[in-house]
Amino acid sequence: MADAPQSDLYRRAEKELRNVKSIEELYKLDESSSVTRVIGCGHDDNLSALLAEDGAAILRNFVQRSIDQLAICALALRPLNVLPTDDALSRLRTVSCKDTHTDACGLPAIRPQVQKKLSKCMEEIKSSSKILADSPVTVQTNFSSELASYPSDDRISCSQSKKRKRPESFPLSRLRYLNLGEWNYNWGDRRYEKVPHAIALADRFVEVARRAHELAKEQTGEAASRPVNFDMAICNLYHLQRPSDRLGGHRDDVEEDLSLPLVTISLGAPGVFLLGGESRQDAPTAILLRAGDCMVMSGRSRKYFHGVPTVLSLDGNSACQMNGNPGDKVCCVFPELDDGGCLAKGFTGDKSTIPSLDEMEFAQAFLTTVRMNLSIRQVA
Ligand SMILES: O=C(O)CCC(=O)C(=O)O
Ligand SMILES: [Fe+2]
Repeated sequence: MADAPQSDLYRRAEKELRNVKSIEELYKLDESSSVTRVIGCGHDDNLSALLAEDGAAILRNFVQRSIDQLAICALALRPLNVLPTDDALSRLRTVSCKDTHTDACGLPAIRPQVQKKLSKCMEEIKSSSKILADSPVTVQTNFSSELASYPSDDRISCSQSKKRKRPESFPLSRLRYLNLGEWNYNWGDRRYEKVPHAIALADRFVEVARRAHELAKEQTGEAASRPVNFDMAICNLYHLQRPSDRLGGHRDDVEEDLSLPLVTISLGAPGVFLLGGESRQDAPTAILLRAGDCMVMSGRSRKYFHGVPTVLSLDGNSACQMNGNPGDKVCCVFPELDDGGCLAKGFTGDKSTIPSLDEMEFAQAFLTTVRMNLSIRQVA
């Protein structure tokens, strides 16, 4: 079968997309490629409808408010305890407040020239922000699996190997994924492990995933069912500084019930989500996902190959978007926050479930340097 590699259409599209680094290049590819079909460049109605028949729904601008995007990012990062030092925070502030048209809190809108400065400042902060290796195991990250590959302390003293000395901390700039909720997904063994002292998946994430699933059902025609008990989210990070940050084609097929949906929320830089079929031989579709967009995979598409072959440079004037179409169905995730991040007067709920302005300011700068994706599911 001399032409076997040729018929791996997923791989061919993946290879082509790897070199695409901006939305303009994706537009060009859409017009010229005989390999890759693209959704997101303006003429995607037919393809979207076809995907919906397979149970896949694209919810454009689903998390439309930038403050909601910042708060989701902040809440996802919270278990890592990586708030920068006061020094770094004040440096961030001088960059983000300078020539920004500030409202009460100055958060959502960033001008392009400020965004560049902010990203630069954030890259420095990311390299110096430490995530301690021995912090309590409430969330698993790629560092947890990295640590597992180091020899135990005894073996270090035997071999005197300095090179293999267990690191005490890791910089935020190397964080690739974190697993939120009661389960750890072990990428190496492709299985879930129960996390002993886990913090349950934040209610906000459960609610946002349920709402996305409800809206997706309107597109896919999936029958009404009981609410899904979303119990885990894989949070993937793709740093713009490291073009090798991608996610190869895979299927999420080790959850207990594969009839339950996968809900994927994009934040920060835009990325290309490549959705294939049941086999790698099926022609995949490249879907441009921008900050606030959401993909829901259910029905047949739940078992489809998918991945992220490339992340694109930031478009527009912000890592957060407020550019929805009038017909978009959006979800207000933190209704108690106004657009500037201030808590509604008279709010009596639990404040600890809502990120502080400091956390959101950090998230805002962070999102100018990465694509962050939350892939929410029910494991068991
Ligand atoms: O980053 C993405 O958009 C996809 C994530 C994904 O497929 C996964 O976490 O299984
Ligand atoms: Fe996946």
